[in-house]
Amino acid sequence: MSQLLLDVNGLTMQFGGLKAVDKVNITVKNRQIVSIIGPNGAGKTTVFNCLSGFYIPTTGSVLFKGKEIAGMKDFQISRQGLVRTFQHVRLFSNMTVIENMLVAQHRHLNTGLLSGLFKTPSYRRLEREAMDRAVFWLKEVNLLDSANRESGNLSYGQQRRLEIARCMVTQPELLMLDEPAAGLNPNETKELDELIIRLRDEHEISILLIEHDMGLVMGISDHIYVIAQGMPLADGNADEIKNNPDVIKAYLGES
Ligand SMILES: Nc1ncnc2c1ncn2[C@@H]1O[C@H](COP(=O)(O)OP(=O)(O)OP(=O)(O)O)[C@@H](O)[C@H]1O
Repeated sequence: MSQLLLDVNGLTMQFGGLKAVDKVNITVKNRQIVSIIGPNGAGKTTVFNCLSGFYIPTTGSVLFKGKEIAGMKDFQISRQGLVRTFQHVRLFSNMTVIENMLVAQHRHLNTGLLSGLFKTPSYRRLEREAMDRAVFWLKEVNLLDSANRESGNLSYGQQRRLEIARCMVTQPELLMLDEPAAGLNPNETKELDELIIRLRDEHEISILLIEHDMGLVMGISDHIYVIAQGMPLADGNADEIKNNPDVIKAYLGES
């Protein structure tokens, strides 16, 4: 039986007089792909910001593996195994692909200044493991051939895949992707679709996805939450969501 990984209850985020997120509940089980959809400005990214430590929610609880994480700092949350990408690519564009992969692991390598200065055996072992993980994930996202290229020179689709690989080297259990298909061409979207499914099926991680590409969402999601004006509107599988009149009216009817 799949276990509960993330359990969000009554999540509310208020900015002055605006309730950007209002009593939202979300659950993600192990090895599930869960999507959050909703019209522009519905509050989806604000939910991500609350879950990943960029905002402290006004009220509500966020249990990750049974532990309250609401109010923790972003790096504390990522160390628990919950990592995210952003709506806009955030790579170090003047660093090479492999350098981006190594920098991402730096915070997770528990090394002291002295062990780094003197390159102790344990420091060298951690460095070797970091390099092995970087190579493994570059292969998985089909970027190993580009390891020494500056990441700013990659195509947009490659940059998106590098962002995912960069998250994966930190060994998350839950990966949150904020509009990963935005700006991708159909071939790149297909590659992304296959990669997300492989992350679940072969690497046994869970994915929480914000996405406007309905083909992608409906094709890969185990469960979908719809929010509108910050509030929960519906949740269910792809067929239930596609046929829900409230959803069609609030969201799908727009496009
Ligand atoms: N830091 C902030 N301060 C004030 N208002 C904010 C802040 N962040 C978001 N908002 C507001 O909260 C609402 C929800 O925004 P959010 O970006 O979460 O929506 P979204 O569903 O992700 O939209 P999109 O699909 O366009 O990315 C919007 O009205 C937005 O202007």
